[in-house]
Amino acid sequence: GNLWGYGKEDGPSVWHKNYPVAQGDRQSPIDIVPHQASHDPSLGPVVLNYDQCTSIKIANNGHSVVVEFDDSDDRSVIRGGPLDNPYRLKQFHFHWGVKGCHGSEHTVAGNSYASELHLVHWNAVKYTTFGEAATAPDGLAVLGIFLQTGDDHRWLNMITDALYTVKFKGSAADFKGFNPKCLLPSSLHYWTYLGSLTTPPLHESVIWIVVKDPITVSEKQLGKLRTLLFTGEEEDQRTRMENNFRPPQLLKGRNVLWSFR
Ligand SMILES: COCCCN1C=C(N)c2cc(S(N)(=O)=O)sc2S1(=O)=O
Ligand SMILES: [Zn+2]
Repeated sequence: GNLWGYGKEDGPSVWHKNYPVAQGDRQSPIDIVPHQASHDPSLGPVVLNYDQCTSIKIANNGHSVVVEFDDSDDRSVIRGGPLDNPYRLKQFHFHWGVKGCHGSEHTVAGNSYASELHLVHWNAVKYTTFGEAATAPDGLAVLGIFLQTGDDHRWLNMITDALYTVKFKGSAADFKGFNPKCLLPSSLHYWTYLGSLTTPPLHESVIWIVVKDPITVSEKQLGKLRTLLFTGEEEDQRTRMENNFRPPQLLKGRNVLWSFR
């Protein structure tokens, strides 16, 4: 059986039973209230060096679809902004709803987007392994990108066309040469705050960098994400992968900073 999920019996409202940190002081996601955020003039731009970036494989981990990268060197890093070191790209994945306007994890003044892309990076300067970084207070940096519905996103098709290869939980396939730079909006103005993984084990190890401007994808492309299954090939009960997002958590006195003018 699965330890946790997004259903009524195993969803976000009961995660605290197996993962007490779910009720901690720096949980994610949050509702970002722009006029309550503070401008920090010392916050510079976020810089992505994804040029040598190459994906390795695509996988269905039973909670989302994940594209994994070779993080054995500093070929794909994020730096600047709130970060004191370069952080290495490890994987990216998505969260989405069942239709239209719900599906993102972070919200902005109470408004949800249809989906949210998370690019997960780790601090390989201070920590030796990803696992060690994933439990350290400054171990991970996740870049969050909102997805709104509209026209087809030309490059997202490379991912949605590969989803049939990872329909079932536990499936994986080669997925080489994809550079996620093509999934970013033109402006990287962002909000930043100290938070956590938004799925169990919910470690409070993430410096969140949430980009203000969304990218646009089509309802058809989002629909392809929903053809994935939470369940494995061997299970007779097929459950469509949808609404795999955690709702906003209490801010508990944290400061949200913003960079843009
Ligand atoms: C040993 O590592 C512990 C597991 C860490 N990871 C598992 C997640 N559930 C997870 C969630 C993430 S999210 N939704 O906050 O970006 S990133 C991420 S992850 O960094 O890939
Ligand atoms: Zn995520």
